[in-house]
Amino acid sequence: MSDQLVEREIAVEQEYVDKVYLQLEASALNAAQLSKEGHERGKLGHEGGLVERDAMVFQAAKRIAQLDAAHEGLVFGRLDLTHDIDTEPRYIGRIGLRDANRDTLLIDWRAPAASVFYQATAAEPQGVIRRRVLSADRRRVVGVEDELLDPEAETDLPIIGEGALMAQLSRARDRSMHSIVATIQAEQDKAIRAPGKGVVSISGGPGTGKTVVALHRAAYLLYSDRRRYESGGVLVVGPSGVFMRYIERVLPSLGETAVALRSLGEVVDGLRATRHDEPSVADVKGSGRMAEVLRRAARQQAPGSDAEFDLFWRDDRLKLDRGTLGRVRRQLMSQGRRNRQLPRVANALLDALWRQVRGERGREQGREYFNSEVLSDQRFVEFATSWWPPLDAPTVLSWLQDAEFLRRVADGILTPEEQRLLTKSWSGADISVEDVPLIDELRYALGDVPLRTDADHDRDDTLTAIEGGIDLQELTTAADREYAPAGRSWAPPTHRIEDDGFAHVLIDEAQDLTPMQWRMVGRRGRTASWTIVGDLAQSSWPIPEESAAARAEALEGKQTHEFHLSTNYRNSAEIYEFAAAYAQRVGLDADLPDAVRRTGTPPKEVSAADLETTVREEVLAIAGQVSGTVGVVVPVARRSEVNGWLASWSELAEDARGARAAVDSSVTPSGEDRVVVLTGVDTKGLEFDGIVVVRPQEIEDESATGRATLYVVLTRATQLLTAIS
Ligand SMILES: Nc1ncnc2c1ncn2[C@@H]1O[C@H](COP(=O)(O)OP(=O)(O)OP(=O)(O)O)[C@@H](O)[C@H]1O
Repeated sequence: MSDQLVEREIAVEQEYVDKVYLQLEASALNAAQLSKEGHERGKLGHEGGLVERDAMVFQAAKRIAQLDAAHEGLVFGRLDLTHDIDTEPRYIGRIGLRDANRDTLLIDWRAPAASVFYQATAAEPQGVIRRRVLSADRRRVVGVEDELLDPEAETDLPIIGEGALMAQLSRARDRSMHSIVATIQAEQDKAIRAPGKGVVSISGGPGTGKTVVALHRAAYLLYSDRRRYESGGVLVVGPSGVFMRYIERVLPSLGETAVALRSLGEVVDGLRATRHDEPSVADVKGSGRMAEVLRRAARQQAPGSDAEFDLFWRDDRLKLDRGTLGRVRRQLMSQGRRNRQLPRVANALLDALWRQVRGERGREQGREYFNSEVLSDQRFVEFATSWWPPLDAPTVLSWLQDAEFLRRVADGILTPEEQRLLTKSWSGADISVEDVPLIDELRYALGDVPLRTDADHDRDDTLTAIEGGIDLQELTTAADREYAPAGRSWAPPTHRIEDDGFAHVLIDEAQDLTPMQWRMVGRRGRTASWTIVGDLAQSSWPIPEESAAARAEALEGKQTHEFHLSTNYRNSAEIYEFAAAYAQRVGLDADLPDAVRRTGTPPKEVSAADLETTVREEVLAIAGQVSGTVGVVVPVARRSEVNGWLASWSELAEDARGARAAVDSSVTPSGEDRVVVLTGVDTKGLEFDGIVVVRPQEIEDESATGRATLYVVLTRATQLLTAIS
């Protein structure tokens, strides 16, 4: 194929791309103008639809302009169809665009008309003669890759390149995931475009595109039913903060920003946890048995509050003893969540006291009089507020730090050893990722504190004080006052339980969710449709049956549609063969995809006499051979040691390609760091050009699911893998 031909074809495409950008600018200008006029007129009139659509184009154009779209041009695809379908080529892009005559210039990749771009194959060309993928450096077309799908068709179309997919797969990896919009494969496209009903479950082995497909699906759903998903919200949950930052660019590059990306430590509004508990503690906190422990805790009397109350009134001594208070408490609890009962507390106590009034003087004055007198007794008010205070979840969780309290509520559910692990883990101040579902469980067991309305303000102040509601107007200040247990990372509860739900919930690396985490995400998707992505062989939760049951409960019998992905696009075939052999050797029930790309370089196994010297040699060797990222994966116990080594290697610091050691992988490495140190679990969902695994056996021995973790580690590299034992 001559260079001249390639250049000519690029020039043809450049002409079209220029036209598209000109139209994009015109539409953006037009949208801004129309929306300004619309606002001035105070109504949108019959042009509403037009304004709305052009405004969307405007927003999308703005976002696209913000991208450093080196590989990510606006126009990326072209279809040449048989003449009976269309005589003009069709262009596919990240957004749709029409020209001044309202003729289609660019088809949104999510539109039905674009699906043939992804679905057509040589076996079933569906009217497509040639599929072309354009690569661009911002607005400049830099290459084209063609596939001839229908060799039989009468055509003089030139065919250039060796296919876009291979070119895309061999590129160097950087710190963020890229969209695959130009090269989505047919089996992936089916999962992306599945209807937004029930549960779409996407399974597949390592590197099959589960994550990237799920993200494109989120963008697809927003496109297909914008009103529903934008107003109801789309929640994307992934394993860690590092992972969320790795994937955060994909949706904006597809023109979508209306998606909440949260790591498992951030699912509950107002909470942000990044620290993990050690595996033995995490296993207890993740177990479904914790739900019952927490339910019991939420029903206990607030520690330190008075256990009894008495007062003289007229001729009687009235007493709220333990038995009476226990009955009142059970009766209130039977009516609903604890905090929701706050408005009923004063009355329930007054009832119990009034029942004891026997003297004639008292009875004659009547209940109303009695109420107002007792309510003006400061002692009663203080008792009532301390006996049934408005409670927040972190406060109740802090009660469990007390071994005696924990024993009372965990008796028969957790072993003494498990209880000891828990109390020990809660002696520090900050919450862990594993605490977040526990806090959420308590939020639901306790319920929201009722909001005070205007009508309440006009009522008796004393009663309102006992009811302990949160002021609607002063939500933050009132909450700050009432909800600030010292030393806890807890923001005021401006977010209420009823606002937790989303219209779509997407869970990535779902095989790792603990039963308690399933309960937490389940609450956010009661009325939602779901996308669930995972690979069981990569699971780090030791009791899969318990997780499966919690998952089924979270999904409440919603209908599930299964999709399976079978090609590994990440690893070279040499690396994946090595990883798959390991999985089989250690007896993991792994789903083994086909890896399609050969590099000719098998993984390297070395043994080290002096570990630092060998790690240094191997890391430098890999960093010198690949131009993208390098991961140094270490056992947890060696993390700081290896971090120290990397920081001291001057060759690495001076590496012209910008390699630097991350100080600590629990701190997110900055976008510049090309070489990072990670533990096995940290690598979930990520990928690197090169991986150096330090002492794989120690990683395997580190936890009950160490073999699955090591399998994950061995499937992270795109080009080079070295294992140092
Ligand atoms: N159709 C495609 N075109 C180009 N690249 C693709 C395609 N599908 C997947 N990839 C690439 O393959 C790599 C793996 O994708 P992804 O991380 O989504 O896989 P995964 O199944 O979630 O992996 P794992 O379970 O191992 O974490 C990514 O670099 C992704 O961009």
